[in-house]
Amino acid sequence: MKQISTFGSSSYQISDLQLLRNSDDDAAVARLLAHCPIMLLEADEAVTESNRARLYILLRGALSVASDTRTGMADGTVSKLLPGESVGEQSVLDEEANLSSITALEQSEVLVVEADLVWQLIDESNVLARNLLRLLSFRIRAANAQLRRRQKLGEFYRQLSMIDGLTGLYNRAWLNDLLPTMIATAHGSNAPLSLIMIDLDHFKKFNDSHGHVAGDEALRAAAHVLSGALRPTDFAVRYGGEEMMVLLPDTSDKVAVSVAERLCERMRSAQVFGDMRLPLPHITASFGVAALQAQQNEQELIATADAALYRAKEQGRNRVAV
Ligand SMILES: Nc1nc2c(ncn2[C@@H]2O[C@H](COP(=O)(O)OP(=O)(O)OP(=O)(O)O)[C@@H](O)[C@H]2O)c(=O)[nH]1
Repeated sequence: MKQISTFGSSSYQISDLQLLRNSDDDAAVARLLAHCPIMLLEADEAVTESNRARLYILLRGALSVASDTRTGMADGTVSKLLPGESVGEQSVLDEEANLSSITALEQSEVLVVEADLVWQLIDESNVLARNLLRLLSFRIRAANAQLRRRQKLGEFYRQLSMIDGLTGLYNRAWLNDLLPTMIATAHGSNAPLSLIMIDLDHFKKFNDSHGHVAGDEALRAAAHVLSGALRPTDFAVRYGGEEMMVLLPDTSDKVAVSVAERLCERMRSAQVFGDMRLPLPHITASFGVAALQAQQNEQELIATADAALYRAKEQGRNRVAV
């Protein structure tokens, strides 16, 4: 980056500088800028000392401005600066280091205005203060919009990470996140909460006989039975392997048993399709039902449902136990 002239000895006009456009007295502003250096940057050359609190106004060419490269907080945002536009205003105003890294995209000419001169210009010319306010408010709006987009994207990925890829049911991470809250809500409002633990029967044999791919298909069919038979306020979770769980807020154990009976019946008649869409033998599942008791926490509730499931297996599978 080398100095090729000053603003006063160049042919550039105040009207070429966006921040100073529409000034009442261009001549006075030009006088103040007269000694400011104009630097030449070759393509790919970076602005040296760009962290200093200075205003850089692009006169010719194009610059790339990458955000926060020095703090390790770079978020990959790179903007392109075109002639007339500037960078560094914020660091001049808050007297903090400029955290953007500035590189020429092609041969470019840049006017460098030191911070104290920018303050002098603000004192002398209302137009700079007005244009600066407008520019900063535009940037704040753009930054807010970007933040909102990122928050939405973050929420999308958070939700995605809570869904089981094979079955589309909620996964264990979701359960760990939500069950304690659901239990606290139920305790707090004295409302019932029931949980059904579900395990496919002889699933190892199913896999061994028909293959793992058909086994996956069976898991999907089982998940479809659950999600298709529940109210919108109920939740179906893949607890792990071939174990699933249904959470029924505001539901007593009596009603939960009838829901489990319905699910058991539907599971029995669900179709599982294998290769060439040929139907495979039906699957069955065992169901353990538990209702939240006073003072019970999530581990205790799950353990109670697990014990009931164990009884359903013991009693011959393909059934509901409490
Ligand atoms: N295809 C497939 N199989 C799975 C998946 N997760 C777990 N399994 C299988 O599920 C089977 C569970 O077997 P076991 O725990 O022995 O139980 P089971 O054969 O169902 O017997 P019971 O529960 O006593 O009726 C194992 O063979 C696992 O490999 C999966 O994502 N896909």
